[in-house]
Amino acid sequence: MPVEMRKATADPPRPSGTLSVGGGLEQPRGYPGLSISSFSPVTNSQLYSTLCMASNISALSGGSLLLAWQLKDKHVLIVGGGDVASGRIESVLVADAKITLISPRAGLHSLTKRFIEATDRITYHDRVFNGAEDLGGIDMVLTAIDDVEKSREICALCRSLKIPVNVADIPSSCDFYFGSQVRDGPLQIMVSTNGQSPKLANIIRRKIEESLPEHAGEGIEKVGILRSKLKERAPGVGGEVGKRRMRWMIDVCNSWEMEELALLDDEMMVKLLDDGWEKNRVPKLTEVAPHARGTAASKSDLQGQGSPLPFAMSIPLMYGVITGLVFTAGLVTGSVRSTRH
Ligand SMILES: C[C@@]1(CC(=O)O)C2=NC(=C\c3[nH]c(c(CCC(=O)O)c3CC(=O)O)Cc3[nH]c(c(CC(=O)O)c3CCC(=O)O)/C=C3\N/C(=C\2)[C@@H](CCC(=O)O)[C@]3(C)CC(=O)O)/[C@H]1CCC(=O)O
Ligand SMILES: NC(=O)c1ccc[n+]([C@@H]2O[C@H](COP(=O)([O-])OP(=O)(O)OC[C@H]3O[C@@H](n4cnc5c(N)ncnc54)[C@H](O)[C@@H]3O)[C@@H](O)[C@H]2O)c1
Repeated sequence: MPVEMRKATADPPRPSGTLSVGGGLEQPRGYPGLSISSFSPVTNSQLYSTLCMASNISALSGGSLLLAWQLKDKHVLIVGGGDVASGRIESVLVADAKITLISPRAGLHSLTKRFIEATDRITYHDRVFNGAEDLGGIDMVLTAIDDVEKSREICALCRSLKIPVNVADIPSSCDFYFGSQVRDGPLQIMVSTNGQSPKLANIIRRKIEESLPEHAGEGIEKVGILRSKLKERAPGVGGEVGKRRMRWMIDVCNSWEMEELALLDDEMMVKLLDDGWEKNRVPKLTEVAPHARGTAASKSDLQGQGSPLPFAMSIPLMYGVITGLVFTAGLVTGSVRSTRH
């Protein structure tokens, strides 16, 4: 997709991804959100503290389900071709879906026209929506038209056919909402205010974008390749090998900086697996690529000779240090008190 096709405010276009959406709920009750990802001690403690903070579990409501919807090769119908529809087209193309676009040519936004010209992934119909006959074989419907009655009618049809639908101008007619998106290669972040303030979602998204580590997209991409190579070397689903793979990947991600991960090439990955995975340790960047210069305060440098301190060992050590400090403070206070007496 040519860069000049993007709106000034849009994120850089990416070859593939998923559609980030939040499920629509008309009257959010203000629950901030709970995200769970497995196998992380941090995540489990976040979950624990979230549950502790909630005065009772019935307070877990009023949000929407945040997912990365896999649309590859699915059929998405977009009704309308104006400004909002052009953004929908971009979001859906990035998720590798096939688009049917229905909208009279006269009302097409210039960006929509250029999308239609630039890709054969859009089947365009120069006309208005015709009814149920337009919904055959469709997996998802997005409407962005300036006709509220027609929007409601399309929504009712979709719901009767159990096709998920988003109606840009009527939140109660949405089965899911769009959000403000950050995309950097495989990294996808969606900011949602659950329909409360799209403009604030946009503003918060920009702040998040500014605070992201450099090379995050490349780093994630390289880790994706490393994980595939590891799975080839140590195949199998679940079981002991699965646990060991996950532990090692967690250690690699914890001990290498993002910029270091982004530097990984095929040769370095093989060395990392040979000297790391096979020997049950995590070598530093400089071991894997002797001529590469690690970042100034690389996590792996700070952690000394290769292998990072396992989480399980770092807790007793931390307790040891704290106990030591408390003990020393106690001695000092005690000696101060005893000198006063
Ligand atoms: C995030 C973003 C994604 C996207 O659309 O791709 C998005 N709206 C964006 C921008 C934006 N939309 C509007 C303004 C004008 C200022 C303002 O009203 O705030 C601006 C700001 C601007 O244009 O700068 C007007 C507006 N929006 C909706 C209505 C109907 C209504 O609320 O009744 C009205 C007319 C209200 C009226 O008539 O008064 C409804 C929805 N808009 C949503 C998403 C969903 C909730 C998302 C959430 O809150 O989490 C939801 C519910 C349905 C949906 O669209 O899926 C995108 C920012 C992308 C970016 O980052 O640049
Ligand atoms: N959700 C959001 O983020 C958001 C943001 C701004 C505006 N809106 C709302 O979304 C709607 C669309 O906004 P826009 O700026 O893209 O409008 P627009 O006027 O630029 O575009 C409307 C498009 O719909 C087409 N259309 C109208 N009736 C149709 C029909 N029956 N079948 C097929 N195509 C039809 C028109 O030809 C035109 O291409 C408006 O109601 C607007 O208030 C939503």
